[in-house]
Amino acid sequence: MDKVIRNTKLEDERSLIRAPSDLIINKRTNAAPSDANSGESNTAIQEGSPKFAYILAFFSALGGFLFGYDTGVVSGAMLLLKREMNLNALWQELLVSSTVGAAALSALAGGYLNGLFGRKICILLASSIFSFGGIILSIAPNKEVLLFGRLVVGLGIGIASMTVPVYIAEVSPPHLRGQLVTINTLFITGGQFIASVVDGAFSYLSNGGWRYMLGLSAIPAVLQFLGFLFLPESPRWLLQKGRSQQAHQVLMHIRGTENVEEEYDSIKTTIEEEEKESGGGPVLWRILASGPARRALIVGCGLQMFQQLSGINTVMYYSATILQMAGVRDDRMAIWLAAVTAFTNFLFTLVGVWLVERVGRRKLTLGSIIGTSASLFVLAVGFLLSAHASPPVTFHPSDPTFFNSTCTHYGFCEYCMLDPNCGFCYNENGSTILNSSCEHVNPANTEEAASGRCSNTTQESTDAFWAYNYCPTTYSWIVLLGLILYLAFFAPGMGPMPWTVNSEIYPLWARSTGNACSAGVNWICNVLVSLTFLHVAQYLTYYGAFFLYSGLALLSFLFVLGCLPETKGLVLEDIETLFSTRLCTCDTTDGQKVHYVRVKGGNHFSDEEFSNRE
Ligand SMILES: O[C@H]1[C@H](O)[C@@H](O)[C@H](O)[C@@H](O)[C@H]1O
Repeated sequence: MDKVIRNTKLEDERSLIRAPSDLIINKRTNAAPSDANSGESNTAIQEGSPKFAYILAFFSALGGFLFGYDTGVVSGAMLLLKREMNLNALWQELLVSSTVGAAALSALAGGYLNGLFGRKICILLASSIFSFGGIILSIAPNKEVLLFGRLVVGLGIGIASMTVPVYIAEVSPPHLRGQLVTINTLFITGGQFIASVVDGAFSYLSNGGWRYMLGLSAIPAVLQFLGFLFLPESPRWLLQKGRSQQAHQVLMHIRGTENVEEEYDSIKTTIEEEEKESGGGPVLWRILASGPARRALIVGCGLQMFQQLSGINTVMYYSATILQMAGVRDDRMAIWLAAVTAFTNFLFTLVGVWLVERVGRRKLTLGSIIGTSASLFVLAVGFLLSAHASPPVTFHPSDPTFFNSTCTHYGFCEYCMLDPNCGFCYNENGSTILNSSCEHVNPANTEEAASGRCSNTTQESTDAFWAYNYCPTTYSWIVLLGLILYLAFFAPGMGPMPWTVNSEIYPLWARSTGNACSAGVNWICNVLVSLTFLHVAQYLTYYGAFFLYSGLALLSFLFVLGCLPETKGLVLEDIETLFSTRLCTCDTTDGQKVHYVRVKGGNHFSDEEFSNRE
């Protein structure tokens, strides 16, 4: 039902003031003249010790760190694992994508668990799963146990990815909420960066180095578990479960003041209203049946989908390959440069943390998308120029084993590189490519040709280079530039905002399920994009793939422009009203949108009732 109509019905139950949206923040935080009674508690919301909120955000965001670490560490670990355990391509793919697939499933299930057991139990559950998974991975005797460990870790990631932003949003004061939830994404990218450093460091330990890489995640997981034993449950969840007294105490504790009545009343009133209104049946069904919640779900899932469709994880998971394309031949060098890429992602997420409460979610996301799309375009142009300057095949080996190979039919490196069965073998004199041939790859080890001068046995004596998945090029700097620009623009906006916005747009009754669905969409699109990247590149070429991502990013610009309202500074309970009108109209009324503000004393929870409770 429309919130505006609903509020009109409730007018005799509580006092309402009509206020333009930009005034809401002032009324809540600065005590507008007409709102004399609320002065004290508003100040409390504004000034209540944010230190505790930061502590809560830190321990919760360790879940984000583990999400980033476990998704990031596997690429470096795989380089060692595939040699030590003799893994074929299928097993490598299984070990990487099993985690993401399990995360998709457990994120969806996390909605139910969150509603039933609360945020705290779910975070404790996720950290125990992470610890268990880390231990299994570090002692795994074979690839089957490794796969089990990766699945377990994925279950932890999924639950953490949907619970942590919700928990942080629910315990944060409104003026810090965006920043604190964005810290979670900062921890995700921080986890990815630390993972790449750990990968680099342990890549020198060729025997069992992967055990440290994969097992180290148990440390932050145990830290989070211990920390959370002492941290409180979300007051909003407690109130929803009817544990009012506990909720009130927790609210006082986390705000660092006793003056929390207005905030407490506001949450409680909303919950009671929601309970009166909500029909029966499964929450997802109720979300789809309620206009504002349905619109919020579309915006939340759309944002998560577009985040992944703009190709972030092709860049994060394949950065080493992309860097190789940019001319980096040495494996170890590629690993360290991938750490630089991950650091750029982390650094610019920090910029997002700084900007989110200053410019707001909407402008930050829109600006980020424009830059992201433009940088994807630069990346695509880099690949296009490389393809056009692709070296020709000049050498046709007389070895009879090559005669039946499709690889010998290719006239240029570009086509040879795009065929997963072939690689480019060449000599170099300065920047001139000599004796280049397209040869069959060794199916057991893509780092060498099946036979001939680029196979392991002969490679050193012939000084030949083996390029699998890339071509030697002089346009590598454009690709590198595009990559860095891409992360610099993506990381402050499109990276964190889908998580931040999702944590705040749903009414409480729909919050767990809404976040579960949108996190599920994020993980499903993650699997789709990262698993199809190499195939898409094969059909459309690399530049075609990046032009496609650039176009998808532009599409997301239109989506955000039309559908994403600004939620900065609003209390969670007021955000639902932003979705009371049809989607794609929310921006046309910017600044004039009418909202209702609850006035202390006018709510049906009287001050008297409050003192009785105390
Ligand atoms: O927001 C995060 C972040 O941008 C990560 O770098 C990326 O790997 C995740 O998929 C995304 O959800």
